Amino acid sequence: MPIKVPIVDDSAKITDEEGGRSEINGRRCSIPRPTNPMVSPLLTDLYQFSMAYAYWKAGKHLDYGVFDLFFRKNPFGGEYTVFAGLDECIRFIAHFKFSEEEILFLQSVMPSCEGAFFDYLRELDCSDVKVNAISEGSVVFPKVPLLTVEGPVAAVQLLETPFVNLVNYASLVTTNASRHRIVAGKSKILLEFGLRRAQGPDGGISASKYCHIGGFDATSNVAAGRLFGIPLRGTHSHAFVSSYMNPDEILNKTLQSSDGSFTCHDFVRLGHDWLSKIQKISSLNGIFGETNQSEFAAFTSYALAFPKNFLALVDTYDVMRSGVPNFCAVALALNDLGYKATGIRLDSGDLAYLSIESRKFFQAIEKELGISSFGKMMITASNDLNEDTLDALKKQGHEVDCFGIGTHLVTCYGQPALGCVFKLVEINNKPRMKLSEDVSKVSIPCRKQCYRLYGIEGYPLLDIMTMKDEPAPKVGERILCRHPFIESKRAHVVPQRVKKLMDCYWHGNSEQLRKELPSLKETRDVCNEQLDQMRPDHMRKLNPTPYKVSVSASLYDFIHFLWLNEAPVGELR
Ligand SMILES: Nc1ncnc2c1ncn2[C@@H]1O[C@H](COP(=O)(O)OP(=O)(O)OP(=O)(O)O)[C@@H](O)[C@H]1O
Ligand SMILES: O=P(O)(O)OC[C@H]1O[C@H](OP(=O)(O)OP(=O)(O)O)[C@H](O)[C@@H]1O
Ligand SMILES: O=C(O)c1cccnc1
Ligand SMILES: [Mg+2]
Repeated sequence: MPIKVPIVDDSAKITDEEGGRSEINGRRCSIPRPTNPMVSPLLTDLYQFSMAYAYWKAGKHLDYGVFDLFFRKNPFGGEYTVFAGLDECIRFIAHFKFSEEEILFLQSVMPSCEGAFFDYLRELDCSDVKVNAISEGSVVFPKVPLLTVEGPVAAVQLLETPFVNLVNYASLVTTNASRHRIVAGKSKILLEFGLRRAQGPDGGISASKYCHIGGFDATSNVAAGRLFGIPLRGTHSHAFVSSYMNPDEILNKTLQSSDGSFTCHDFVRLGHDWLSKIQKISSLNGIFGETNQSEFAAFTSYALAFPKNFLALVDTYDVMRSGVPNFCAVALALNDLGYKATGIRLDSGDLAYLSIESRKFFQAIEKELGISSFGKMMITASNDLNEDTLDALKKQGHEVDCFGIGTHLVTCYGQPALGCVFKLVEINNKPRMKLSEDVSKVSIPCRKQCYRLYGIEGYPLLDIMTMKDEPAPKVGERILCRHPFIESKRAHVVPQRVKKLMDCYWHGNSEQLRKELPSLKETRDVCNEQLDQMRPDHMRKLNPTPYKVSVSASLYDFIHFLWLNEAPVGELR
């Protein structure tokens, strides 16, 4: 039965008493705490503290470092990714502060480090850190920085692991959800049912949040409904159906009509009468005989509890010989009392075939009994669904209105990690570059500006990274866009629209210099709009066209100059 709750502003839910907003360094912080209280400065790899100590020992900890967070390859064999997790990263740095217990613990695990290092950590916060980022929910591509984090090198180094952790799964599962949405089509309702199969409680909560951003309409996860204001929806399980033995178990059989004008004193009997009547409908003749009476009892009992939202799981015994006729009998009894049943859920068997047969059954009842819109009864399907089964169902033709998807969606069965990385690109204004035999692993140096250039048809043509001080590409002005590493790959582009991709989301203590964090709904809208804007061939499932990511001519020259400078020349003998 669908339970609708109003969408609430997620930030409004988190109150001071619940550990939401707080004072930090005597300053009131307007940014809520991370959703998961486990997200604290210790949620990092030991080597970040080892490096921080070595920087500190060398007097280098305040050197100014610039790091890019990016990924190298789109997931799920696709050619796009949806960026998510920014909101949680900003919440994390807004409240970045070690407690005395955390300092003592660190001291115990790093006994060889001088005491003054821990005094430095005691004072440390992110008031000297700056974060530029692409807006959450955006469609993004390999190599383009999702976030650029700059500030004292030791402080920013400590952020690597939590930032990568907060972005990786968030972006992966949002992308997965968006792919399910694209295959299902906009007209279908998508429900996230993954909590029981998610990787632990945080996996479950994160999945619900990010699947909603990626295009799912609602979740079964009640905690996520409360935390984020995501609409909650749910049906019932096989256990409820099989817990009934027969209709005599139903003791209170009364049900008031929807307008309160009369009371039916034996709703079980009314349902039975309808069951006998529909058995005689000529166009249904032969489809079913005796239905399972324990299932009939369960449905009747559920309808008595939820007469306004009656939805039944019809596959416990036999969908067409029992579940659907039992459902219809109870739905018709409700109709007599002025209630409109919601529909059925199918959770096994051939979902295309069963949805079509169920629809025919509903339509036959509508036609024979003249009950308007009975044929439009909502059909929900679940059971190990994924992108491929949604695609197969679409190709076969089906009558499902709503899909409930769990395991494959939230575990990201198709690909378990995105592989985001956090690389140093500049130190004290000097560009740095990580070299690799594998050209896809070479990082792009310098603090950069990133733009999306749009063509005549309104689609994004490519993303371009420029040096920080280069003028921005201009509408109508031809610009040379180069593949960062392959000399022969280049194109002239005359953009019809230029979009600057990054904004400042954290500027130390300055509230004025940073962009407000959007609400969950705004982020969901960004995602939806950006997915709609993409050229369909980049988004298709089979052999999608790669989207081009390029650099300006100046940045290209600089990368290659630096590369030659940094790479040792081999000597052959
Ligand atoms: N028409 C269809 N085309 C392609 N795949 C389908 C179709 N109908 C169902 N599926 C998928 O086929 C798989 C069937 O799985 P399985 O054999 O475990 O289910 P079942 O036997 O129907 O159910 P259960 O074991 O729960 O009774 C599921 O992943 C389901 O999503
Ligand atoms: O299949 P998923 O995409 O994960 O969707 C969630 C599943 O969880 C529920 O049952 P559960 O799987 O717990 O039991 P069942 O397999 O016996 O139906 C539900 O009936 C779905 O089948
Ligand atoms: O409400 C449902 O139908 C539901 C919820 C979680 C998992 N499977 C089904
Ligand atoms: Mg199952």
